[in-house]
Amino acid sequence: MEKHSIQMGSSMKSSSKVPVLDLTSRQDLNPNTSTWRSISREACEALEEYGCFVALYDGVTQELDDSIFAAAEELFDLPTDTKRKNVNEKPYHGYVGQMPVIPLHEGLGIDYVTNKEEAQRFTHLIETAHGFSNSVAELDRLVVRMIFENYGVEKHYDSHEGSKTYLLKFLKYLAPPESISMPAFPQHTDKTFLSILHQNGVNGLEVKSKDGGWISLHLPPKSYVVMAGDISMGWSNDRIRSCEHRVTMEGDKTRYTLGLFSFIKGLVSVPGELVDDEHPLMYKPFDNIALINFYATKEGQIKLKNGKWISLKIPSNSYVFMADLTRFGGTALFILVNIVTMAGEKTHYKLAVFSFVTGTVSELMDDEHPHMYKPFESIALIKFYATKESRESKKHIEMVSLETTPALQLPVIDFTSPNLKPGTVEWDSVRGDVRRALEEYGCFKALFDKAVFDVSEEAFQLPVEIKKRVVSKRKYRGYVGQIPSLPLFEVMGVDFAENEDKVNEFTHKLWPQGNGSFSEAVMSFAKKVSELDFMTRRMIMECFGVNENYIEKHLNSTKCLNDVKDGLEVRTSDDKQWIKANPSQDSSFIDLIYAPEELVDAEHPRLYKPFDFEAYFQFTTEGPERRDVAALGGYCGL
Ligand SMILES: O=C(O)CCC(=O)C(=O)O
Ligand SMILES: [Fe+2]
Repeated sequence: MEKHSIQMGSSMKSSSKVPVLDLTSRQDLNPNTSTWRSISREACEALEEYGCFVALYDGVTQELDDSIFAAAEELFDLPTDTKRKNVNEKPYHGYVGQMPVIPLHEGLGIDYVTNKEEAQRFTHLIETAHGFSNSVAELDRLVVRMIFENYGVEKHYDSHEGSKTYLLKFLKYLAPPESISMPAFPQHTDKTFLSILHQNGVNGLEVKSKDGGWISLHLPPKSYVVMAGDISMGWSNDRIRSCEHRVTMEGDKTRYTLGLFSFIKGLVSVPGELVDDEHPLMYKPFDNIALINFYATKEGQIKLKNGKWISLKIPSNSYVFMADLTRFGGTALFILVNIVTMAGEKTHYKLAVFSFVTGTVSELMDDEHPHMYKPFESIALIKFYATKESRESKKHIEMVSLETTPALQLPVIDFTSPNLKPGTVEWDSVRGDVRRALEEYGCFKALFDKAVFDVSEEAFQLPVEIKKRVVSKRKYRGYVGQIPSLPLFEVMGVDFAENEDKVNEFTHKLWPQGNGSFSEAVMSFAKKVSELDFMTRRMIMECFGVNENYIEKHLNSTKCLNDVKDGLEVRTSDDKQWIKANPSQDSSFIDLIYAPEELVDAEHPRLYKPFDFEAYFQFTTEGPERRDVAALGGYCGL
């Protein structure tokens, strides 16, 4: 029998190697042969030591292998809404994706996959999914049989097989931005008997060795990672180790994994043969699905540092705030998934959410941790930070999503009236609102034509690979998305949004076959927002008593009147809220920018030297610390 060892990843932390066992047909594996017995022993030793081993297996034909990965691509290319229809009442069995804490990851499960009727729901892909699962289930049964025989409990094998169900999961991991190394799936153990994982040649799986170091698996083709889950650990009375594992992505290739997960119906109990003086009984009979639900009840549970679990009742209009979710590992995922499932088809999770009144949970108070805070309203706390007395803390206001915080409303200003012309009473009134809003909040919500939102949605729904075709020579002007620190954020820029040729060029990148209504909507939107921009700038200058000459000159100093240089559309990807459109309208000046004399007096001495927009923009893109309000002072402060 050949023996290999898996290479470790470059700077990885463990010197251990996960064994590779040859389970291909050339071994002619048959019970009661010496090869069978020696491989069984090696398999169990590996499961005891690492919780896993790598099997070389040729039960899946090359053709089937090609089609299952093609099916994976096809499935994940479906629109998100379609994928979300794949729901399953068992946690983490249906669709998982678009999760802020693990932005690179998506998963789609087919439960009871070896049962053809159930699998039928996935119509034309089903032959493939079914064929693949059955071939991998052969491998699963082979290994399970080896385990049972090795531990001398083969008489329980048939009943064990009779109570087994399989879940096939398609898993997708995007390449991280700029190919940096990045966590793509947090550390966890599977709640399975065995999990068998097969990847598309892109590595990323890491398993934890007994010494606590991480071993990255560099897997050869035709290899399948056979991994023990919590159920086989319990069943074996702690002989087998449930494998702790995670996925870390680097490089520029998308990783697809197929996972065949086995679960046991009914109670699992430790065979009497596995209990002796050296191995006292560790577990009472337990239920596999109940165990999964224990980790993820419908309400969601959170494990406290003291080991206690508490249930959270989450009203449909509120959200849970969890600090540093990645620390919670797989359990946190379960919680999040439940929130998603509970909210129905829509994703309603948020990174930070402020429920209305916050009080300390009694489980969190004890002698060592006496009660520290009376119940407080979180919105009030945010407002407190945002008041004038604590202006330096004003950043807190940015943490609040506009839509989820009814108590903290941005001013809404109506620009829809056709009579909004300089010199009218209406104009003067809106002008006052604009000034107050800008002085108080630095921004406001403008009521405006909404037609473009639908088409933009259409553009953002496209697969990431296509969106990435939108590139721009200028920083941040093409497609930006899937950034770990900004998981909710995606943006696409259309340079020269009012110019028909440019817009068509942009549209063509996304829809090679063309999409006329998208181009038109972008152009008309750019034109409308440009009007809004001109009105607002005029209002601001009028408010400050700037003379008409200056106003005209200023308005005309954009590179091309009525020519929107950049159309930038930004939305939060969770609630489809458009934050701002065309933010760079105000920024395309030919001349140097210099505060007009009317704005300088004893109370407001001149603060900035004249500066050039393009140069300043360049300056702000050179370091992350240059994007806050202090940047302007740093660049041209007097
Ligand atoms: O993608 C992989 O290799 C691991 C997936 C995994 O751990 C899981 O789905 O439980
Ligand atoms: Fe796993």
